[in-house]
Amino acid sequence: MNPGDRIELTITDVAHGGVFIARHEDGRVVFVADALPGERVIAEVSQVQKKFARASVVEVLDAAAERRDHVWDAASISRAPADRAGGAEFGHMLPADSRELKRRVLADALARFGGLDATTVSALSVEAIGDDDATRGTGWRTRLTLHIDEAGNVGPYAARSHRVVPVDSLPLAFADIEEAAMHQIRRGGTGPARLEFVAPADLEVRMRRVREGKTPRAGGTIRERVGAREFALAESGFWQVHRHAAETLYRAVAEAVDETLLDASAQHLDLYGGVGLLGAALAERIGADARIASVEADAFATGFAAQNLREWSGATAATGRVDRYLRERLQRDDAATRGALRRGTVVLDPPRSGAGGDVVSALGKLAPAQLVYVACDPVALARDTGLLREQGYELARIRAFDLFPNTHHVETVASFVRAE
Ligand SMILES: C[S@@+](CC[C@H](N)C(=O)[O-])C[C@H]1O[C@@H](n2cnc3c(N)ncnc32)[C@H](O)[C@@H]1O
Repeated sequence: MNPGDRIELTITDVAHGGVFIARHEDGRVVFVADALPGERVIAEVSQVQKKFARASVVEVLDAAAERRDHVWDAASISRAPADRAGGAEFGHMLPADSRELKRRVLADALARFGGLDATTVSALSVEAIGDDDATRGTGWRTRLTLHIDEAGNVGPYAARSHRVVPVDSLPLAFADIEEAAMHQIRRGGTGPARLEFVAPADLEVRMRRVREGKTPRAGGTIRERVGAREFALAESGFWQVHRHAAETLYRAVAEAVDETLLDASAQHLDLYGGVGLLGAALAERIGADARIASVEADAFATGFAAQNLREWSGATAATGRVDRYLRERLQRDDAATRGALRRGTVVLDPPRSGAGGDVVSALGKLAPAQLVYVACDPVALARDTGLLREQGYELARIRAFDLFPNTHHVETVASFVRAE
């Protein structure tokens, strides 16, 4: 098997990362893009390694019942694999069917890396958001990045590549972003650079041009809303992408907290806190006297977190890496503070790589009463679940949300409590 070969494959399952599994007659596992379990396909090989290969469907011989016309033609198998737009790798099925695939990936990861039993994982489901089923998972992105290549072409990157490809629509984007971004695509630009679009709750769509390789400046302040609550943040700052994501996670975190383990006088933590979205969800559950420390590496974000959490006089926002922050607390805190942390609740929302061994082992030493873990990567969550279990925590509840329709991504909110 060589790159460029076209091979016939039978797809057996979905894998982590938005690809599907087949086995080639030479014994290699092939990770196939744009397929569905049960299908027989012709796939074009893009990469060959010793034990596995990568390929993309170019023709479907026997289609699965779930296959639909792609929600975004620019990402579909009507284009050559190298020309397919990225970011909609599950757009060739309905959102409900993609949720079932996401559920399987999450359940499999939790069983395999988290050591959870079949009964716990079989009860999992991935919840649909708002009217996403009615819109077929379109119009949800409030953040979008396009790229400008050296020739001045503007567009998204092709899947698994850094090549700009032409598109005549951007269906996953919020309507105002699609309009602004399509205008830029038609105009062309001067590259290499990227265009970052943001549709904040309080303003028209904003666009920033960032030269490739440069760190963007923070930009102006924007405001996002969750119910009646407002959050200030930098234009370039992290905010949940789906138009209902912040509200969904805010509620889910509040609901994930076990009331019987919530001690209003304890010290609570909001780790990887950004501008304090989930810290506010926890603080609101605790009440006006909540003592909560939000910890975040980005100094711009913690500045806003201090502002967004100011109604709780016991709230603080610290700038720093979570691993260092926890290590320092373990060295520095006196017995009374350690006791207050031990009675506390910790919310953590790490980046895609997860919290990892150092953070989980520090959490094990701090031993808070409960943890609410918000995860955007199933395998990282599953690994950290395994590590948390080694530290004496058990998974008490878990919910998953389809906050990235038509992609393979899934967001999970998991509650952990100390095992008896
Ligand atoms: C998934 S975001 C969550 C932000 C926030 N909880 C929210 O919902 O808006 C992860 C955040 O972790 C921050 N971050 C990444 N690695 C970090 C680290 N090692 N220590 C502290 N913060 C980190 C990022 O800057 C980002 O703001």
